[in-house]
Amino acid sequence: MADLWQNAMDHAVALARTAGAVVREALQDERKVMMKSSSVDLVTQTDQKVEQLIIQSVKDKFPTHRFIGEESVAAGEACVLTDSPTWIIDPIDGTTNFVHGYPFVAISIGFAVNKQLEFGVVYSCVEDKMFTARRGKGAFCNGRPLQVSDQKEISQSIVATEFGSIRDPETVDKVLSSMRKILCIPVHGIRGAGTAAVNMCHVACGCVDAYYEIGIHVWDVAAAAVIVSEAGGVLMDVTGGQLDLMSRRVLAASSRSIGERISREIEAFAPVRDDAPPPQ
Ligand SMILES: O=P(O)(O)OC(CO)CO
Ligand SMILES: [Mg+2]
Ligand SMILES: [Mg+2]
Repeated sequence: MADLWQNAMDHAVALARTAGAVVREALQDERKVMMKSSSVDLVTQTDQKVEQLIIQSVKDKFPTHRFIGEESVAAGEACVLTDSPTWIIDPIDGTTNFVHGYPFVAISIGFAVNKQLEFGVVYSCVEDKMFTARRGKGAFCNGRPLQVSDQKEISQSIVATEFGSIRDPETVDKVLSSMRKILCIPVHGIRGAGTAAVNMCHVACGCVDAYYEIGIHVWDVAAAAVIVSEAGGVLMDVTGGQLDLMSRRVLAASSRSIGERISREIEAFAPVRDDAPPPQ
């Protein structure tokens, strides 16, 4: 049987490539930075332009589909995942990197139907790496198959994480305490690319063995979640329970045992959910 969503996936790949060219071009110019929820939660006109470009093109081709887009939600759109075909878009994952010219910047496009993720496209546009995965059909980078690492020994692992953009001292203490405990296992090292989507693609590639973060959003992880699981990895909540895409918490690992071992060291906290009703 023909794959029902292959057309949509082909369109997502083409759009990610076009969007990536826009982002690369914008890296040559001065970038005007605006703030969202805080002085470390940044947005630029390129984020907004790229999201509009993607959404308009999808609307023209698939008029009944719905959207969850980072900058649309920031502008007041609801962040609700229904059973309808839904595109989950982060126009620039790694805006802080983009602002500073730090070379990990990705366009992330996930697609869900009946609340199940069907495909994910992450284009790391400075490196020109196109990560793709269709549910049940494997994960690829520039067409080459991806496989997570077979590392089973936590003390020989590299773990990716980020400091995040929630900077009240109590939260920062929890973030640092988790990192401290993981460092002291000890693991080989802790890394962070500055984009959740690329960190997860690094799990899929096998160059890191796990990635976790609290404070990310559904648009940061939806696309890369398909890429990790199709590369043979596992996704879970930071407590080791089931992943909840709207919870703003994710742990991706090369195996359940590595994931659960890391989850034991994480001081979990619960940011306001992505699907929480807006404050009155
Ligand atoms: O750069 P963005 O899209 O704000 O995303 C951050 C996390 O929220 C990096 O993954
Ligand atoms: Mg993001
Ligand atoms: Mg973004």
